[in-house]
Formats: sequence, C-alpha cells, structure tokens
Amino acid sequence: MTELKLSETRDLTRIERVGAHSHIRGLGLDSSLQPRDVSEGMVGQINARKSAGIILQMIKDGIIAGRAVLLAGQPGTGKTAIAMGMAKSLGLETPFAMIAGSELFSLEMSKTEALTQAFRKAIGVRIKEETEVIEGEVVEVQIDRPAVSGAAAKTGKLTLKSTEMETVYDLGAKMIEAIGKEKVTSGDVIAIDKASGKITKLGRSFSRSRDFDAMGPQVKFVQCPDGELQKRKEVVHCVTLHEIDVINSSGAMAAMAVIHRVVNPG
Ligand SMILES: Nc1ncnc2c1ncn2[C@@H]1O[C@H](COP(=O)(O)OP(=O)(O)OP(=O)(O)O)[C@@H](O)[C@H]1O
Repeated sequence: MTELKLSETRDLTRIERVGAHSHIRGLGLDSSLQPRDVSEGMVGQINARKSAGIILQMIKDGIIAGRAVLLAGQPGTGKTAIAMGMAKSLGLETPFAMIAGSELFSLEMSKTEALTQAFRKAIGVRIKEETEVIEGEVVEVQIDRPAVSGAAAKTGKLTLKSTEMETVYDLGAKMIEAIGKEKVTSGDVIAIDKASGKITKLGRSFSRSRDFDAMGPQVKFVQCPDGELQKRKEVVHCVTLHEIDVINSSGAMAAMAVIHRVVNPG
C-alpha cells in the first residue's frame, strides 16, 4: 500500500480590487476589430474601443511588446475599463494590476517600491514544469473514525482506479482534510499533485452518469483515466513577476531564520 502525503504549500492568493469592473469581459469587438454596440460588458466608447482594438492586435502580433500606452481622459470616463478589456481579451490568465495615485503615498513603502511592485504585478510569465500526478477514478473513500469523539480523523484509505489498475492509498490527516475540502466522493475523477498534495476534481466518471444524485448542469463528465495511475504531466503555470518576488523573499526570510538559529543556537 502506498501512503499519500500532503506537504505544506502556501497558496498565493491574488487580492483583486476590481469589483467596479467585474462586468468587463473584453473590448466587445467583432472579428474585424469593429466595436459591437453592447458586448462583453462594454457599451459606447466606440472610438476608444476601436483604437484599443488596434493596440490589442499589435500586442497579439508581438509588434509592441514591452511598450506602454497612455490613456487620458476625465475621471470616470472608462480608462481603466478599456485597459481591463484589453487584458481580458488577451486571455484569462493575463495579469491586470490597478493602482490609484493615492496608493503610492504611504509611510510603509517608498513611492519607487510601490510603482515597481505595480509594474511587476502586471507582467506575467508562463512556467512549464513536469510534475508527477496520480490520476484516477475514486472507487472508495474510507475515513477511520477517531477514538475520541469530536477529534479530527487521522487515518483512512483512498481507492483509485484507472482502466488498467486499482490501488489503495493510505491517507494521513492532511490528505483527509484536503479530500473533505474538495468534497471528493466515489465516482469522481481526481488528480493529486504528488509534490504538493493538491487535489483537483477533473469531473464525474461517465460510468456514474446514471446515478440518482442531484447533479447540477455544471457537472462535467469525463472518462476514467487509462494506463498507470501515476504519470508525469506537463503543467503550465502563469505567475506574475511580483509573485516570484514574494516567493523569493519568503525563501530569503527562511534562510535568514536558519542563519539566526545558527548564530543563536537554541
Ligand atoms: N464603455 C464602458 N462600458 C461599460 N462600462 C464602462 C465603460 N466605461 C466605463 N465603464 C464603467 O464605469 C465605471 C467608471 O469607469 P473607469 O473606472 O474605467 O473610469 P476611469 O476613467 O478609469 O476613472 P478614473 O480616472 O477615476 O480612474 C467603471 O465601473 C467602469 O467599469
């Protein structure tokens, strides 16, 4: 039997203050870059959207990579909305950072640092990596009841199958917690990242499509994975330069803590 371990991972949560623009999904242009009257949350601003569309096409063609565009206008006339429409049209993972002039002035951070962070939040890089995943259809989740009532379950078993094999994995407290959080039940097709222990629900197995569960229209049905349960997969993450800075600085903090302990043992 194999034991599944969940290592400590720190999820980076992006705090986005874009409530006022949540209706913007793009620039609302047709295939010949002409603005539709009402589309993708945009209305009016015909000339500005048309011009933004030309810039967008140049970005897509790689002609003006790394350049800046200045949108000028009266307050509340849609400069931010158009900038966001351009970002959304470039793909869901295109980073979009918003900053107000007043945010630059603070006692905690210099103006240069605040501006640098804003720029680095707006630049994303794609990182490709190979990772080991366990992918299979859940046959059974069995959580052992703790001896003391009210205590968290510490042991359990997870049975996964592919078209070729079936394996029972031992579960520790953290995996049990992750399974509970994702509400994994038998019939779900899941992927577990071996390095981080992150569980992703890929959908419900087709074999369970006739279950009498009350399933919403958003439930996705997928085939039971074939071949080995454990496989190497190429995954692409999109991270901003600022997120890389945060990861690097927390690494530096950990290194500093180690140095501190070496200097002051105990
Ligand atoms: N063409 C548009 N279609 C739909 N909504 C729009 C459009 N233009 C602006 N809005 C909405 O109007 C509100 C104000 O626009 P926005 O914040 O983009 O203006 P702004 O020019 O960036 O303002 P400021 O100069 O004060 O930062 C936002 O909620 C925005 O989403």
